[in-house]
Amino acid sequence: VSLWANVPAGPPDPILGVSEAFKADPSPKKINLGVGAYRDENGKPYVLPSVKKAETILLANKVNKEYAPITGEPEFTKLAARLAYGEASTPLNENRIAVTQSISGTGALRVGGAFIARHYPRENRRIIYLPKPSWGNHTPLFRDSGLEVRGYRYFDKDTVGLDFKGLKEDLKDAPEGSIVLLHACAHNPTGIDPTPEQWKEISEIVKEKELFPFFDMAYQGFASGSPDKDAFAVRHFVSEGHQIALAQSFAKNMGLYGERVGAFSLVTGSPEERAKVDSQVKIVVRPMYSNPPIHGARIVSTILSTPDLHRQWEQEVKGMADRIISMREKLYDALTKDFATPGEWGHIKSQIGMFSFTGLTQPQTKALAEKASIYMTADGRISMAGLNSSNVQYFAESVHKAVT
Ligand SMILES: Cc1ncc(COP(=O)(O)O)c(CN[C@@](C)(CC(=O)O)C(=O)O)c1O
Repeated sequence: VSLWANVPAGPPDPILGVSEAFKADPSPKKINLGVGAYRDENGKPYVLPSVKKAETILLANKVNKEYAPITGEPEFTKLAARLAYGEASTPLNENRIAVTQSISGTGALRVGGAFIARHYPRENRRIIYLPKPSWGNHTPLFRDSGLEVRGYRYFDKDTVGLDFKGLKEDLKDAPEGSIVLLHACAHNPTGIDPTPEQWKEISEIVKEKELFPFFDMAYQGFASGSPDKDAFAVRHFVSEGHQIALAQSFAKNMGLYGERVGAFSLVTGSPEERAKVDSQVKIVVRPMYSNPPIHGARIVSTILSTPDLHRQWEQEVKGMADRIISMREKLYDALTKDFATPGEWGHIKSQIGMFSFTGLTQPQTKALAEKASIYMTADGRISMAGLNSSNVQYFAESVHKAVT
């Protein structure tokens, strides 16, 4: 009998599996609202012009194909950290932040999880609290990293808003020293972010309970259109003295999905400590994938180090955010004005970033796929980027039918 005869068939990925079902559907009216990948007004993938310009510069410079260092292209890690922490960041200017390039945001989270599982000082506190709900991949990713995964209340289905009371209670009840994963902006899947005032309260609780804040910032610039505004929570926590961990992704805000560009960083106590942490991050990475892909990192470095390109990119990422925001308004109007669809739909406008948590039930999402060829994740999350002026009416009409 074959070696692998007993390998069981696993379930399709809750997010990426939706795209497979979409691709298999022959209907000309099909709409993919599954994976959070930006689409332009014509429903096409969008390669940012600033990215194309950076690539022509790289080609002209005849860059080679040598290995990158284990922690990646040094210029990239410096510029990625500056984008996240800001020019004025004290630990950054004191050379206390250990940064490694990663295989996009997923790789940053995974290297972070592995490092924490190996070096986090409180042995019995290698517990990570994820918001309920969180990005589907967080749970298997941190479990496979060797951490115990728990949850803190985050979404209130009655108000379709933040369960701030529950969040504070759960963080206060967490064992001292636990790790808490925080979505820096554009929470996935709910699209609901704490307000600046609420972030300040969360920071106080994290300090009081000596929790370890691990930020996942996969959408910097893509949420509000301003990279600085979207980094508020990260920068506030650092200014309050928290030694955060941070996972960054350039998949969405620079459209570099398949180039797999990201960074993982830790705020340490001194340049000497940073050097030691750096050496241990290398020991985690080397046997995992040795060193990261170079092309995407060089695109990001070229953009962030060339003032004109940096400005152009900021306009382009604002353009993507603005199109998403305008689609929220169009969808809200279609549901409420054109179809007077029963239910409260204000959250479609008040939510931020790539996703909208529609409140559609699993049977309703199933019916939309089967009857209307409209694909979204089973929890009712839709990627707003999949909507545009030519399909938003059809989507609203189909939702109206599904809920009445
Ligand atoms: C909160 C969050 N963190 C990290 C990542 C990882 O992205 P990266 O590895 O491509 O940089 C995603 C991507 N989530 C997407 C957009 C895609 C996915 O599921 O992989 C999503 O549809 O939720 C994310 O939403």
